[in-house]
Amino acid sequence: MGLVELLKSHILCHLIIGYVFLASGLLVNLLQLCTLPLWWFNKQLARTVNCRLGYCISSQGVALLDWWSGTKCTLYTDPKDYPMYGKENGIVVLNHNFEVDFLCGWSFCERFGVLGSSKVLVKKELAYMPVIGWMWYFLEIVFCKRKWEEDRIAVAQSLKRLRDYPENFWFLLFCEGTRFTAQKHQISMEVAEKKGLPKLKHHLLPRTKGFWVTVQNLRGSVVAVYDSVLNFRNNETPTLLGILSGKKYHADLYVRRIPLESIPEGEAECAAWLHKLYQEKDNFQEEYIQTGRFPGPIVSSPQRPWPLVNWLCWSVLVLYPLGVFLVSLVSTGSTLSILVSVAFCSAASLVFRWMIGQTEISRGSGYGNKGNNNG
Ligand SMILES: CC/C=C\C/C=C\C/C=C\C/C=C\C/C=C\C/C=C\CCC(=O)SCCNC(=O)CCNC(=O)[C@H](O)C(C)(C)COP(=O)(O)OP(=O)(O)OC[C@H]1O[C@@H](n2cnc3c(N)ncnc32)[C@H](O)[C@@H]1OP(=O)(O)O
Ligand SMILES: CCCCCCCC/C=C\CCCCCCCC(=O)OC[C@@H](O)COP(=O)(O)O
Repeated sequence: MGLVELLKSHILCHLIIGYVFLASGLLVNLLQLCTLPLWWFNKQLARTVNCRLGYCISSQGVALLDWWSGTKCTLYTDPKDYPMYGKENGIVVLNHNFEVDFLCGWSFCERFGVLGSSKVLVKKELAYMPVIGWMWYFLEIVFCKRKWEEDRIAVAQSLKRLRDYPENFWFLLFCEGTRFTAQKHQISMEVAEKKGLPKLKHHLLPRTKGFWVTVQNLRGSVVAVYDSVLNFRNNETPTLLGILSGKKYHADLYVRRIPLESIPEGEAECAAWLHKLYQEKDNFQEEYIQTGRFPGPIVSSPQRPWPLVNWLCWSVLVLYPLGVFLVSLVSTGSTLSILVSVAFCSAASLVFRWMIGQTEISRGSGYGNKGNNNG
């Protein structure tokens, strides 16, 4: 292990990264809170400002993935569709097998200039997470309880609000509703069998209602569905802790652009269309596993320097006062103030570790584990 690798895996580096993320993130949350009065005077301006502020947070995740760990993300897609990416609104339908799929998603959003405005149908539990969950509130992210009776009106209303969004956005949908585990897969395939649907090997059976309600409510404002399949080379299953420790991975993403007008409007027809899509996604995964690549050509989607620039700026901004504080604490601080500071830092590290824990599949919810919808 070289010196740089050793340094990247050192806990002190992780604590500094965690501190920069939490301190800058809470500052951004505070700035977002300050934009509240603007919503009454100029809603579109408030939304644009919040996209820029959100970018300050999510691009730190991209900096961590692309620049710190050096993970590579390769895009397989039709070159004819490439110019449209980032220039129109799209619904992204992605498999949900990996703990860092959201980071890879963010990395692609960043490359196409839609990171600040990206949207997702996300479980309500994540709304309470400091920094990210609070940022999402101001970005009008759509939250769901994964209980259709309670979600159907709230989700539709949140989606309708996005129709006049001033920035191009991608709306991410993990139609499987939860991360893939062997147990959840087995149960969902029992459901598939009962419903007379073909079995899937690499995906859980998709939940169709969220997709249908999204297509229904965003029709006219969203132009296409981006059917996306993510996988990692060498059978790797990356973790956020691995990335934080500077481990380099290689992600491959296959994207197919499907015009929205080709998706049926009726609920049953739309559900059948989604089930067929997942059978095709399953075939793409199988092809990747057999051959190590997705169909179609690789298209270069270069990284931009902005996540790194943003990260460095925030680091200087929040590390400088910390340094000044620590020097004065060591030189003039009482034992009590030193103890209070140590306790505060320990609490902040625990919060950061808890946030990382939210990405771990082994700590995931029980949703989809029982052939019913219990979380
Ligand atoms: C060019 C580059 C292109 C792309 C780049 C890629 C990506 C970048 C894009 C954007 C990035 C943006 C942000 C990323 C950042 C962070 C995101 C991180 C993670 C958060 C994600 C989540 O939180 S996932 C969880 C929440 N989301 C969902 O659940 C969505 C899917 N779910 C639904 O749609 C559901 O229908 C629902 C949530 C709306 C309602 O839930 P409910 O449970 O009530 O569902 P249903 O009513 O559908 O369930 C009952 C039906 O399901 C059948 N059933 C029962 N048991 C099972 C089972 N085990 N498996 C499958 N099906 C089951 C049951 O029989 C019912 O069937 P019906 O026929 O009656 O429908
Ligand atoms: C420079 C520092 C950069 C720090 C980088 C960001 C680190 C932030 C730490 C944590 C981010 C947490 C983001 C949570 C979003 C992902 C969570 C997730 O993937 O949810 C799973 C959900 O779909 C389904 O849940 P279940 O499988 O049912 O359970």
